[in-house]
Amino acid sequence: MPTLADYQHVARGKVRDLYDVDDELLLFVASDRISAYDHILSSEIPDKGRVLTAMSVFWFERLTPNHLVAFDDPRIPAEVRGRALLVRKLQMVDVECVARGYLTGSGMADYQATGAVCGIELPVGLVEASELDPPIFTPASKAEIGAHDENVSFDVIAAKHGEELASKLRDRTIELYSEARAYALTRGLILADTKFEFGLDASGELVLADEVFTPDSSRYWPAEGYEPGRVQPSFDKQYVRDWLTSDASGWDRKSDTPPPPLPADVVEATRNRYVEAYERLTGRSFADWLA
Ligand SMILES: CCOC(=O)Cn1cc(-c2ncnc(N)c2C#N)cn1
Repeated sequence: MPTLADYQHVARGKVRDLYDVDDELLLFVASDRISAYDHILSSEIPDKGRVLTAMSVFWFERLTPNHLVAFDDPRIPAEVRGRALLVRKLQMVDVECVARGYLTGSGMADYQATGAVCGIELPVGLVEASELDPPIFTPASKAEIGAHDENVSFDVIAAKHGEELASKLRDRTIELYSEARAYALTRGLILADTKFEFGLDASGELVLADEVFTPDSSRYWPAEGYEPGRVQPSFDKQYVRDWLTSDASGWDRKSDTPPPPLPADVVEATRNRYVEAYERLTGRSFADWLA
């Protein structure tokens, strides 16, 4: 059984890492780190990496073609088993493929400033968390760690990647999101938006890569209590956000100081929310996921 040290560390994200396994394969590792307010917190959430990996696997089983090769495999080191995926190497398309079914975050900010998002004119009178039906494709160019991705128009993507590939990215992004949004609603969860990454395989086919419909790549809101006109609570991160912005933390979000460690009860409640999201979404018990 190999250890992580046997594999070259080729990419580092805020909360996940990528290792080179061989000519064909990469190891995609999800950590227990959590970020909030653009800071990677010093406190980890036990099992977060395993829950999010189990969620990606649930969706990869349903959405093909994708890059997943294996999740229970002797080439996966024991120390990351259950929170690591063996994936096939692709020629990644350098576009953050975002689908939005609700107006929030940078989409809402762009709408308030211009009445449009990524060049897509929206109806007047929309408010925070307004539903967008049909959902919209709002691509972004990936930013360096610490900066925000920059929303760009479809035409910018088409200019860079060609009309045909840009159209495929848009159509696949909207198709996958629409299917998952409808399914999530039947489980009492609003999938407000999501971010995909795609790659091309040797035959030039577009393949779904990265993580899929996790609470790190997507915004999940509880369906009950949904009400446009205010910022909706994040299904998984709200306890962390509320504590960090409460007097109890002693932290000033506007300062450049790093957030303080989370109290044990906030860590525990957050872990439980990740497990609850997984179990509600999949109908499976997290206790049955790879230990
Ligand atoms: C860890 C932080 O960075 C990323 O995961 C983004 N990224 C993905 C790749 C990639 N490259 C080739 N083939 C793939 N299947 C993938 C995937 N997924 C590279 N960076």
